[in-house]
Amino acid sequence: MNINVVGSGYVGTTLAACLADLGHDVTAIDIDEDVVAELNAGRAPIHEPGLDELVAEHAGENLRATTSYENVAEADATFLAIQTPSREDGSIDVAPLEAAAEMTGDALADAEDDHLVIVKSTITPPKIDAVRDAVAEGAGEAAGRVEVATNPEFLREGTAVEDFLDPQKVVFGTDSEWAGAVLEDIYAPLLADHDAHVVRTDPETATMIKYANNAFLATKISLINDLGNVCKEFGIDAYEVADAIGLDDRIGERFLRSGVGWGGSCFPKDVAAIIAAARESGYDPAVLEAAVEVNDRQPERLLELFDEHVDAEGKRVAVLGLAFKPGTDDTRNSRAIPVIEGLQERGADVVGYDPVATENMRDRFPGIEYVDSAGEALEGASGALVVTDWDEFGALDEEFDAMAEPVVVDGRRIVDRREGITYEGLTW
Ligand SMILES: NC(=O)C1=CN([C@@H]2O[C@H](COP(=O)(O)OP(=O)(O)OC[C@H]3O[C@@H](n4cnc5c(N)ncnc54)[C@H](O)[C@@H]3O)[C@@H](O)[C@H]2O)C=CC1
Ligand SMILES: O=C(O)[C@H]1O[C@H](OP(=O)(O)OP(=O)(O)OC[C@H]2O[C@@H](n3ccc(=O)[nH]c3=O)[C@H](O)[C@@H]2O)[C@H](O)[C@@H](O)[C@@H]1O
Repeated sequence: MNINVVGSGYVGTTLAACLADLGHDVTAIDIDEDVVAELNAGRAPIHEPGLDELVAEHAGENLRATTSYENVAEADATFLAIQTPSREDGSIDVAPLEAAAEMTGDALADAEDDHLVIVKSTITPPKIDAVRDAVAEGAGEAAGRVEVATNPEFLREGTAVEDFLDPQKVVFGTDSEWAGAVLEDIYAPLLADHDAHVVRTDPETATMIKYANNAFLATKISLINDLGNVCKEFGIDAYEVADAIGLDDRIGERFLRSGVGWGGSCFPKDVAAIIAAARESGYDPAVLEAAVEVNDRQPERLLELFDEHVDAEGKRVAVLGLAFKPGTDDTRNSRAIPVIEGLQERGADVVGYDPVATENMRDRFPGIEYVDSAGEALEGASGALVVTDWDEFGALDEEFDAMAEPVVVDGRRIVDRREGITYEGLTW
């Protein structure tokens, strides 16, 4: 099939490259000329394992990128994979998505053939009408049938390609059998090879499934963090407890890693958005509010543990890990941000290290020192705070010997307790 993917960020680029890999003819549209140039040069504009290879394989063949909406109508369907950032009150800002929907609608004004516009972005159910209206504004009079569907995405950053190509479920939110059939056709090559559950529902329920999924996972982590904090008070290892409760398949062993909390572009944004949407409709989702509160507290707890061992004022302090999780260069809502802020408030000279996320964090904190290895960060440091569970931190050994004050406060249980360092785990 001939498919457009509008927006070439984390989701859009993965989607475009994977659809090309499934044999579709894909046009990636982005307003950012640099992003388009990168894609056309055969490189992924973002860091994601396996993505560069896919883009390199298909660019110039069945994957091309452009800043123009001119040929949108030539395709059978257009995915919208545009950012839906948080506004101050936690609700999502759909203006960028509406703008892209409007441009897509305009480009479909004279469409002779049927065309499905598929919202990949995460939007709260009440906002879908805004996208429908934006598309209809331009395409309302089109000769062909133009409809809006939702198809939320469950991929994780760091394993985006793998998750997209081997999903546990795909969710089709459509208003008609025709729209459902278009989505079936798009996913047919993937579903032929993988045993994924297919959930067919209406557009609003589909996006609610997405929010419920993220809210549940984020709350699961906050609950284990809450319990982990209790464990720490009692001198009990929360990981031993989590391993045991995870054996009960009603609980499940995954997403029970307690520590400095959830960050990233999605859990914080999506939990805030569904809380804001619920409140707007008159309901206060108390458990979700508590999940956010616990999450906000974890970095401060990490810093308080650090305070018990080191007076940071005027000292060089290492922050190991800047990305919100390993395998990505994404620092959006990384727990490293409140940790660095807390250290700065304490008057520390912060030195940060991350294998891939340094440049992104430099935009946020241009004034701190960044180094090229964990060893360099530890050299002469009065303490280290571990914020991201990059495997390489687990392999650190004699690097700790070069610290001025060998105190390690671990927010991710990645460093082993060892002779010669004072080690504190956040919940163990
Ligand atoms: N990042 C993730 O892991 C996941 C994100 N999502 C959702 O997917 C959506 C997209 O997220 P990301 O890919 O992370 O965003 P992103 O910010 O990485 O990418 C958005 C892209 O859209 C482009 N864009 C903005 N306006 C445009 C327009 N009018 N026309 C063409 N291109 C335009 C931007 O230049 C940018 O390249 C969000 O709603 C997010 O919540 C869903 C699942 C996973
Ligand atoms: O909507 C989204 O964008 C995506 O959000 C999450 O994916 P992602 O944010 O990429 O990463 P996760 O692996 O879920 O981790 C999120 C945060 O939770 C933290 N986490 C995760 C698991 C755990 O046990 N403990 C824990 O603290 C991670 O360190 C990270 O900061 C979901 O897992 C995806 O299914 C979803 O598509």
